[in-house]
Amino acid sequence: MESRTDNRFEQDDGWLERLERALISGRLNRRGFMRAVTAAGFGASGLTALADQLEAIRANQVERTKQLLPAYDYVIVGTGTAACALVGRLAARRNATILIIEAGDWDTAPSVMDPTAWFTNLGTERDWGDVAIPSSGTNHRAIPEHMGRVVGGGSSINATIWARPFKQDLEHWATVSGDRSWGYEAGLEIYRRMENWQGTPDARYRGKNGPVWCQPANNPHPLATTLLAACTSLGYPVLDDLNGRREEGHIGFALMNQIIRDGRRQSMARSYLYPVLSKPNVTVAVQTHADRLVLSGTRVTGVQISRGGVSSVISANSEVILCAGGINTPKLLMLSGIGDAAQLRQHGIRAVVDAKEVGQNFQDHLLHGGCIWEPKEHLPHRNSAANASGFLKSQARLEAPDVNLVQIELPYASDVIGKQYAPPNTSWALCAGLVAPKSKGEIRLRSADPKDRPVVDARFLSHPDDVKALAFGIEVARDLGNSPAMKDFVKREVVPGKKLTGQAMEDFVRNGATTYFHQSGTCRMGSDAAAVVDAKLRVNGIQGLRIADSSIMPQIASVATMATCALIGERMADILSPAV
Ligand SMILES: Cc1cc2nc3c(=O)[nH]c(=O)nc-3n(C[C@H](O)[C@H](O)[C@H](O)COP(=O)(O)OP(=O)(O)OC[C@H]3O[C@@H](n4cnc5c(N)ncnc54)[C@H](O)[C@@H]3O)c2cc1C
Repeated sequence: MESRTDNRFEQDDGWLERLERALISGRLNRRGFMRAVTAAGFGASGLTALADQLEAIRANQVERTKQLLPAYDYVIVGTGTAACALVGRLAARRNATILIIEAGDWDTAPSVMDPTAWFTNLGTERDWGDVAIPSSGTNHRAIPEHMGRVVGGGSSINATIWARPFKQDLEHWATVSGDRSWGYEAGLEIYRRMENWQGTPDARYRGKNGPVWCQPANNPHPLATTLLAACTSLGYPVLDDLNGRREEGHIGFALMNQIIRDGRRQSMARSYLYPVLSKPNVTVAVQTHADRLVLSGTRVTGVQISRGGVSSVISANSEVILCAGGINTPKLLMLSGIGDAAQLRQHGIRAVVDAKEVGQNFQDHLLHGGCIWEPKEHLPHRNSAANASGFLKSQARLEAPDVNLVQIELPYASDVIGKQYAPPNTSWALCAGLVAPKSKGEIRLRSADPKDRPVVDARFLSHPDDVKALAFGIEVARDLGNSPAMKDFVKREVVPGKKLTGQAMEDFVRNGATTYFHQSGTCRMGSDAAAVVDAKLRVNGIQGLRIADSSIMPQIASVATMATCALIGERMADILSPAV
């Protein structure tokens, strides 16, 4: 996708996105697009290339989706982070036909392309809108579990942070899968290939020629740079890059990497999928819901879909690949008879394979909302409102950090904390995050109806060590926020406002718990018989079915999960097409 060439686009209030949407949906043709651009007084250079690309995509996709074929070589469910990386590579196999099924719509809404507005997508049609059921760990609060429902999946509505997994994460995956291709050095090679890194070149860790644009937070908020000065003043390491060497288990703070280019989100859809959408072998069916898998014995032969109120079956000549994410992938398996037989029976579903771990091992990172300060003077947030961050170990003996501190240039508070302290809306937060949770939950079917959302039983903070790790993070956040280096940005500490200990701290942790929306682990990869997928991402006990998304993580990576899911998509492409 071409970048903006005219800085008036900075004030266009979604104008370009609206035109893009009209062009892609066929409501406007290329000539109309160019006429609108010229009439609005914008220079046509750059936009001509954009119009050509979008027109080629529109023409191809309109043609391919007029009537879907009865069969494709690969049927992929979901256009999320991992799927985009997979299809971006797989499409190079010109003789392989690929259908990608997406329940949501195209990604051209202004709130998708504008990274400063990412949170305005939550609760809209671009969000599945799940909520984890109340549990004692969060003082019986129900915690929202937002997830992208749009082309690009989470990468189209997320906070744009590009954080690569720790060496220890990937080494653990290599051990439990019995396959070194999941290990750190293999992962590094893939990241070097996929990145178009805009920061200081680093031949070992960073790539420059790949499809994924990532940059250190551009023109960061002075709060972010001052936080880094505060870290130095208290003796915490400040790193040049929050990826790279940090991945080898180091603690430290830095400006974050973001997938923002010229002020626009470069989602995984824009990075990987758009460049192949004008190819004749790639079809994207939006507003199409995968209801269940179609099986012949233990072989998956296709997918039953609902499209425009009509149900039909699309066959897969080669394989079906589920990329529907950490909640929807196990749901689809269970609806199709792949899951715990006793549980399925309760919903009248006959088990094809008694796969007891489908939906188990649910993990997500917790973000505490939060420690909050009122500033002397308000400055609007920049980029995705989160520009500086750091990783810490709550205990010195840990091999890799388990705590992540995130500065948020908004008064980020949980429901309870927000009510209790009512922070002024000019405030900023320094939030403690739990990135190596020990608590595990599960996803269960609510019914056998594909339209029903499943039960998300997250059981957050059910392990006492998770409470301790967050309490440690909160103490460090308060030390930093109240340090002399931050004084220009602090009129007063609003939340919690004083040192907390014992039960008061525990309640603060539990009442403040929200998530980062990194649902993972529900179809874990492993070499043991109980694992849901093997190292080649094949579903155990089933033929013709693989999974490539956040659900395959045996243990959630200890960082925000988009970059890890992109790695999973790339690995899937390597497995299917080693030479491409
Ligand atoms: C609000 C928010 C903020 C986040 N912030 C960050 C961040 O800043 N950095 C970061 O690294 N990570 C972030 N994440 C997490 C990250 O985006 C996800 O971990 C990642 O996108 C998951 O990738 P995935 O491939 O597993 O699936 P997803 O990206 O979730 O994609 C799954 C796709 O499948 C589609 N789908 C599901 N079920 C069906 C069905 N039955 N039929 C048809 N289509 C279906 C969905 O609509 C979706 O498009 C955030 C997530 C959210 C929701």
